Amino acid sequence: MAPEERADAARLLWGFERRFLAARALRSFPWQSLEEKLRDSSGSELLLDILQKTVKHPLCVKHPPSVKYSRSFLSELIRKHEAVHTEPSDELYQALAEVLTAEEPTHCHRSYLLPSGDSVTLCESTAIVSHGTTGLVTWNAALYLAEWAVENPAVFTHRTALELGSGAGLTGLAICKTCRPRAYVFSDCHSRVLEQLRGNVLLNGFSLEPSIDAWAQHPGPHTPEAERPRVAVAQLDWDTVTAPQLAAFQPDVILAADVLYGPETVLSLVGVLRKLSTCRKDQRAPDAYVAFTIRNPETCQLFTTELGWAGIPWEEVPRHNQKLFPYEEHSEMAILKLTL
Ligand SMILES: C[S@@+](CC[C@H](N)C(=O)[O-])C[C@H]1O[C@@H](n2cnc3c(N)ncnc32)[C@H](O)[C@@H]1O
Repeated sequence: MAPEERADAARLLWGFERRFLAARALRSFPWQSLEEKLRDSSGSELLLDILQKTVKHPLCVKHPPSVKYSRSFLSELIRKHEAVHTEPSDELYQALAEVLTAEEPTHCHRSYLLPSGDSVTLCESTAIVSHGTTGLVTWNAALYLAEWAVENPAVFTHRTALELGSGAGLTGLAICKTCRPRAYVFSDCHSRVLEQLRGNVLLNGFSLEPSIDAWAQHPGPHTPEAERPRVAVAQLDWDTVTAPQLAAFQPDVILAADVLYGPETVLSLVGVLRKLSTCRKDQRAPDAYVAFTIRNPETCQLFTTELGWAGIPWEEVPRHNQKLFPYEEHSEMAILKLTL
């Protein structure tokens, strides 16, 4: 294979791998490029490589996506193969037979590859909204904020981060794995979300601080050189948490992704940011970064207006187009940096 062709094939494989690991919609896969390649003699080999980078990927074998998803993916791969080859592929049929007999759990896994070669794997609900919460799946703004963080590790290095409305935990886990924070506190208000979040923290090889209260009272000792951050998951409702409870976490930086989805959440969020603005560590209030998808400009406008009323200055972080993670669909996103 010529070097150019090899680079093409590697790009195609990467496109399949990252989308499959994150269980992205099948229509977003580079099927057309695959069809073109399948017409070459190297086609069958390429299909086997795709199989290894998707259904048989070590991450997927250990933490599989939904059975329905794998089944649809393999059926499509077989269709593509049969459109150009008369001989059926034993390997593809064998892989399909394996998923046809598997049971469908209520949860599935999604994995996201990091530039370091490491990955974040999350157990998520198969439904976008379940148990009355949106927090059991990963939203685009979480990916967007994580991409920005990976590019700006100094914001987190040797610092304590407190995340509000962490949901499944993608942003925080990506930060913990790439930005060397001193400590990371995930938080949410919903009990199911918290249960899943704890599971995801453990799934990614971090241990949890046994008691958030004890930790808040005794935040050290911790050497700045330590490789692994201290990680805690806290039940924290923006409406009921108090300023002293927030101050006990001693955060240097606050994060929140996709938490602006209606006037009520905007008001609650600004309420908790106000309380956080009274927290002082080394005479400094924490910085805050809020990432969101611009679904409804009025909601975003309400947020900035309320920040103005609360006396919290903000600026928009320059937009990035890192595309480290595969997105489900294109949507406009923004990150605001707040000076609390
Ligand atoms: C759309 S999800 C976003 C989850 C995650 N940050 C992401 O982007 O994938 C919103 C999250 O905010 C949490 N949330 C909403 N209102 C809250 C409140 N008053 N206090 C704490 N968490 C809240 C929900 O439980 C949910 O996990």
